[in-house]
Amino acid sequence: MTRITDVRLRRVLDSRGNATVEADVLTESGGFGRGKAPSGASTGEYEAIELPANEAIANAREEALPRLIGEVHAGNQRDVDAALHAADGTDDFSGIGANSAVAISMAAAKAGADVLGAPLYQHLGGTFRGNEYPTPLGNIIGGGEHAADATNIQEFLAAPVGAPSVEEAVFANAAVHQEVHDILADRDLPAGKGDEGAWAPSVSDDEAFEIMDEAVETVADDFGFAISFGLDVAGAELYDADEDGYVYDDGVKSTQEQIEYIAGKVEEYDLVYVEDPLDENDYEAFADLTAQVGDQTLVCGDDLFVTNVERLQAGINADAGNSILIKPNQIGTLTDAVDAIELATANGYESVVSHRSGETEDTTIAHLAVATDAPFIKTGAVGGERTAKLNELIRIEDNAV
Ligand SMILES: C=C(OP(=O)(O)O)C(=O)O
Ligand SMILES: [Mg+2]
Repeated sequence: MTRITDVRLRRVLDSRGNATVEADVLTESGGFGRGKAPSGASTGEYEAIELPANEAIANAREEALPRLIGEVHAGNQRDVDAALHAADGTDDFSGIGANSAVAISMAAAKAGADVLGAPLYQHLGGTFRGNEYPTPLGNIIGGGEHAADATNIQEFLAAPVGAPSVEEAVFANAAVHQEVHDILADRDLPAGKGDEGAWAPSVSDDEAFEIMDEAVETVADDFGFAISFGLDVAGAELYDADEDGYVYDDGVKSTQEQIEYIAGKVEEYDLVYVEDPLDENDYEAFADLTAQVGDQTLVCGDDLFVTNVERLQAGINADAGNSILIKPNQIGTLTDAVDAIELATANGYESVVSHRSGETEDTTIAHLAVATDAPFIKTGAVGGERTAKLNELIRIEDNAV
């Protein structure tokens, strides 16, 4: 029933106005699925390779379509994704492009769900999933590679950990975003927005910590439940091997100083989440920080693990971090992403399913988070390409998908 009868690929816009790959998958019985590839800016050194959209489409048409059309069933995700790997023939998707691969992988999953008449999360996760929802981490203030002349730390993320529902959590994050706008206005600090819709004021990281603290406290009082916050430091972007340290506007921190700095901020602000606090090659420093604060906060590897089971296994062996960011396009297929989640879960690591800074209106990651019981999802707070996922979570919770 779900045998693939056609795969159509086209170039569409992402949220930054760049070209990305959209895939349509059609099946024998009339099933249809559409997927779009997101794109990173602060990409990890070890991510699967994104090719220019035109090139990715041309290569996938030549290499992947003959292995998919008439050959595999969209409902059998492992077969679809194995065909994509076979078509690619490399270990980093540099043949057909991780952007073509992930768009097709997601489109096939949706076509499989369509034929079943089931929500995507249920097709991916099984019938007993759909009663637990991830807490959304909302990007509120940001800089780094996502905005010029703003904070050094890439993301300050609201974490409505006490929210009684996804809906309340999503609205709380939007309220924190609005509250930060008001605090910035009171302080006469003009701010545009970065790539993910976070405010990008020209303030020091210390001031951003203070503003976040004030904003989450105000909104927590209004909403009546606990809201904490966390960070994506994007440490690999700050680390400079020539300087042998982390380069901030106010100076360079050695690795030891960086560990102490982050551990200090975890204590001071009760941070519940710290992503990529250290460089993507430094498992040892990750392990040091995890030993210090891992019992009170999530120490999450994004550029460190790149959704890759081998890099995650190395982290598990080294006790580096206690959670993993899951970005399907970092590794190229849903099968690879789910394998990473399963390895994480088996080893007591939490999974945080994530968007990219360049996004589309695709909602697959909302379903993936519910399908895998991920405790957190990171997909912004405002902006159409971000609210596409957040609103889909509200619909999933409301049994309206
Ligand atoms: C979402 C992120 O940014 P990008 O997509 O630019 O890697 C991140 O670093 O977690
Ligand atoms: Mg990150």
